[in-house]
Amino acid sequence: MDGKKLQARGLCKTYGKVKALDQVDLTLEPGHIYGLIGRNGAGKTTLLAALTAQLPVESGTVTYGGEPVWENEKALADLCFSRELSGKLGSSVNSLRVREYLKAGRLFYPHWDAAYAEKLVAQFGLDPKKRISAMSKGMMSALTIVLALASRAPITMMDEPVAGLDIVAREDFYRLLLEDYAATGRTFVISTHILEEAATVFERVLILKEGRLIEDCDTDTLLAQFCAVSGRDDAVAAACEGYEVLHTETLGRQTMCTVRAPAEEIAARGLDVDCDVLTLQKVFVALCGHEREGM
Ligand SMILES: Nc1ncnc2c1ncn2[C@@H]1O[C@H](COP(=O)(O)OP(=O)(O)OP(=O)(O)O)[C@@H](O)[C@H]1O
Repeated sequence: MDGKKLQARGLCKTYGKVKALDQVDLTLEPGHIYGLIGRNGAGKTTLLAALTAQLPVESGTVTYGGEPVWENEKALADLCFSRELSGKLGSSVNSLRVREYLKAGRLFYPHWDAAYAEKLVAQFGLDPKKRISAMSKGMMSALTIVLALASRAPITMMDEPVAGLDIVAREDFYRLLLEDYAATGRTFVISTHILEEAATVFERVLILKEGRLIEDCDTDTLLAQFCAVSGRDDAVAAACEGYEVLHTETLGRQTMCTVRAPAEEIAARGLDVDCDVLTLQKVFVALCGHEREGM
């Protein structure tokens, strides 16, 4: 799919004293699957809403193919933001039935694929007559996935699509996503807290921390920048010298450091330490879960 870029420049959004978005610059290139990760309250939902013109921001711009997206019907026709459903009282969509929710999708998204929506509803075992308020968390997640995939929008954003899904349903979702992606080359942005199986699906990772975009990187390139170094404390200190140490754990004279350095560079120092590459989950915890430390 020949697509257009979605670009954000200098996005800022505050709620009272909270900076939900702080000078976010971002370019979504067509034909990629992006993972959006960040701790609770980091600004993920706010960013997805701002990128799809569903939320006004104080400053900054979002453009699609060079045109501002705000109140731009043509641009918005290509952008889907499938929000999380909570079942909370007072939410206007909760009284809708599955088929009514998807009918709204058909009205809203001009690329809507009704046959695909029907197929997905059956695949996820959803009852078209069931009200959202009576659905389990997993069923709600499945419905947001159906909306997102069937929208066929060239840029499709999903907020926590796997939150309520068990491992089998999560694997089904990622398989469906990759099938659709292989067939269409659409761009997806997927926010999630569950990183294990997602890491192999995301081609690029966006990490938000307290409203700032701290990483925007090809997944493999990001992972290659970090390693865990363990061994005797003096050897570990020498191996890590000059690199940014993100976290240290010490037990007696044994130390384990998470360090921003390629494993082969540490290994090339020839010291008596073990050096292991990190999973995306470990990199995320190192960047967002601990206070930075100097060494
Ligand atoms: N309507 C609102 N009114 C006041 N504060 C808000 C509102 N929406 C978001 N916030 C605040 O903005 C910050 C970012 O919220 P956001 O929902 O974007 O984070 P998130 O990364 O999606 O979090 P989570 O992973 O917990 O869903 C949080 O501090 C949140 O409390």
